[in-house]
Amino acid sequence: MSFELPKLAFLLPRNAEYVGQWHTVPIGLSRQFQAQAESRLFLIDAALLAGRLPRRGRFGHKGTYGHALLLLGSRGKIGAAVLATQACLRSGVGLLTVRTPAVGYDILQTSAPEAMALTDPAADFLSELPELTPYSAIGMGPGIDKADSTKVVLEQLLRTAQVPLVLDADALNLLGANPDLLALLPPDSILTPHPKEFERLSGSARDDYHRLELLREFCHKHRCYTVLKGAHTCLGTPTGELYFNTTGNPGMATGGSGDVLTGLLTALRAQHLSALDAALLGIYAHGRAGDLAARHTGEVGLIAGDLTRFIGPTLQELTTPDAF
Ligand SMILES: NC(=O)C1=CN([C@@H]2O[C@H](COP(=O)(O)OP(=O)(O)OC[C@H]3O[C@@H](n4cnc5c(N)ncnc54)[C@H](O)[C@@H]3O)[C@@H](O)[C@H]2O)[C@@H](O)CC1
Ligand SMILES: Nc1ncnc2c1ncn2[C@@H]1O[C@H](COP(=O)(O)OP(=O)(O)O)[C@@H](O)[C@H]1O
Ligand SMILES: [Mg+2]
Repeated sequence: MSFELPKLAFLLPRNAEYVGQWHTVPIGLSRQFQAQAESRLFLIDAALLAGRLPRRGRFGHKGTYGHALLLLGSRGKIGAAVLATQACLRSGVGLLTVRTPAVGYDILQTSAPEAMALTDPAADFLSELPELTPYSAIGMGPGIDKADSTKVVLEQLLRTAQVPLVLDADALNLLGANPDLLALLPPDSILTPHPKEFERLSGSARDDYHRLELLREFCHKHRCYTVLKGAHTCLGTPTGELYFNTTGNPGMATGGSGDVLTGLLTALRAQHLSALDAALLGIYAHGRAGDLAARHTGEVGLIAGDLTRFIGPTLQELTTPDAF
């Protein structure tokens, strides 16, 4: 989203203080909680996330941490598949299977050998939904394109999935172009549009504030969690809360950053976190990984693959706050 910081301050509850930097809103914690609860506007910061990411148990095994399925890629956009795959693997999932069109098989097996590859019968686009029983969460979208055959896969997924869904990119654009599919959306799905994708889903907004109203309405109507991505990513919930992220930097304005978020969120949902906890943790960790990456690369040199390297330390930081 592109609203300026001083304007964003008006979104804060009336009795909250705002001095300059959105990242350092200096409000007493108890007052902040009380004010935010009244207005249903929240900041996603470390305090909000405390205790939401369980420690890994000493006797955990790969079966403990879920099995994610990612439906990804088309000819020319297997890079998006690789980025989402690597992010998912770095986010604690026990097992990951990735379904791509045949063109993606060698690339994925080489670039992410930790993931199992499942090849669609079609060469260039997803055309068939695989058997879904083994999986604890499913992500679909990065790089998939909008082929008719892929629309059929999405529709079958919406009709048959019994596990949490994360939808991004052309999965969202297909929903926007076929609004009847929105009625099939399973409750508590997470959608991750950028403003252009959100416009295709819910119509154009007069301004940034109107877009937030549309976000509230959309989440309520479709009983979903929607991550409206941008410099200040905002999570809308089915019950009307809006959560604004405090991490991330302009270095993340680079192709593939959003694909990384899809992998991260799918991994957290596969590990049986609630939609709200997964979305809050995923949004914050994604931005924080970007901030850590930028310390090494600078914002200008940051590429999406750098984000995946810092997801692990970020999630560790959230799990054990005093370890860093
Ligand atoms: N290496 C790869 O294979 C890559 C594949 N990608 C895939 O390419 C497909 C197309 O995605 P795109 O999002 O590029 O295409 P879209 O045409 O959906 O959206 C791009 C446009 O959205 C607008 N937009 C985006 N963020 C905005 C913001 N914060 N504020 C205002 N406007 C904003 C801008 O006008 C931008 O040009 C997706 O499937 C994606 O996953 C991209 O992720 C790039 C990398
Ligand atoms: N200026 C910025 N500050 C912080 N985060 C940003 C900025 N620009 C983009 N991002 C983040 O990068 C990601 C871009 O996602 P998306 O537009 O879907 O990219 P892609 O489809 O190329 O992967 C989003 O998570 C967004 O919040
Ligand atoms: Mg995207």
